[in-house]
Amino acid sequence: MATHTGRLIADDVTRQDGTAPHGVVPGAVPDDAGSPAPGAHPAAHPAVPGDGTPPAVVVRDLYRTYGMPKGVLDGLGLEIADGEFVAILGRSGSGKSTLLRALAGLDHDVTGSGEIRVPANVSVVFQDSRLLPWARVLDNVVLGHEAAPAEARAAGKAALAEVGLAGRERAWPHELSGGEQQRASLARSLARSPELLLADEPFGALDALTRARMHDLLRDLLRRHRPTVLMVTHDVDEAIVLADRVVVLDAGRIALERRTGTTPHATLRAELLGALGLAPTDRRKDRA
Ligand SMILES: Nc1ncnc2c1ncn2[C@@H]1O[C@H](COP(=O)(O)OP(=O)(O)OP(=O)(O)O)[C@@H](O)[C@H]1O
Repeated sequence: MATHTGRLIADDVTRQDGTAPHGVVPGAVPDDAGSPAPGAHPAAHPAVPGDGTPPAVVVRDLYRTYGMPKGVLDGLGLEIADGEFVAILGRSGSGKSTLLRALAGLDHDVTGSGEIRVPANVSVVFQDSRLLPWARVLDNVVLGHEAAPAEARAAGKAALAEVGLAGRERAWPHELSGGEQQRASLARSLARSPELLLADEPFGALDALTRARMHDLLRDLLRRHRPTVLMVTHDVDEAIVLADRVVVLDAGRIALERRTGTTPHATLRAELLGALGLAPTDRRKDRA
C-alpha cells in the first residue's frame, strides 16, 4: 500500500456515508457570540513546483486497479506546490475522483511502491453539499470540528459570514438554495483552515450564473486563505480561470499539464480540449 501522510478532517469522512459522528446533537444552535476569522495561511503567492520550496503534495508511483486488468491509476506521479491551485480535467473514468479519494486518505487500497504526501489538514468539498438534513446549518459546519465547541462554533460562524451566509446559522439545509448549500459546504471546509482543499466538481450541479458567482467567491476566499487546492472539474474554462495549473488525466496518467496565466485563454483552451479529444469549435462538448 502507498504510504499516506495526511489527516482528513474527521467531519468530511463522516460525509462519505452520511452518518453522524459521535457527540453530534441534531437541532440547537446556541447563540454564542464572537466570530474570529478562520486562520489564514501565510503564503502570499503560490510557489511553483521546482522553485526549491518543498511541495505541499507529493504523489509518486500510484496504482489503483479495482481488480481490473488495466489500472485506473497507472503509476501516477504529481507534485503540487504550497498554495498552488491545480485543476484536474479528464474524460469520464480517467481516474480523477480516484486520485482525489487517494489524496484524501479515503482509499486504503491504492498501491504502489511510492508515496502520497499531503499536509496535515485536508478538507474535501464534493459536488453535492453533503449537509445532513437533520442538522441546522451551523451544526453541519462545525460537525466533527476538532477545536473546543465554543471555538469551533466561532470559526463556523465566521466561515458562514465569509461565504455570505451570516444570519442563516439556524436554517435547515432544505431552506437553502443549491448555491447556498455549496456555500455552507465551503464554509465547513474553511472553518477548519485546511492546508489542502480537495474539491470534486464542487460547482458541477449549479446553474451557470450561480457557478460564476461561486467562482468569484472562491477566488476571493483563496486570496485570503491560501490553501493548496486540487479541484476536479469537467469544465475547461472553469479550470483555466480558477487554477494556476491544469492537469489532464488520461487512463490514470498525466496526458498534459499547462500553467495558466501565460498562454492566451483561447490557445490554452484549444490545447486542453485537444488533449481531452474534443473539438475546440464545438462549445456544446466543452465539458469533458
Ligand atoms: N469502487 C470502485 N470499484 C470498482 N471500480 C471503480 C470504483 N470506483 C471507481 N471505479 C472505476 O474506476 C474508473 C475511474 O473512476 P473515477 O471515479 O476515478 O473516474 P472519474 O475520472 O472521476 O470519472 P467521472 O468524470 O465520470 O466522475 C471508472 O472506470 C470506474 O468505473
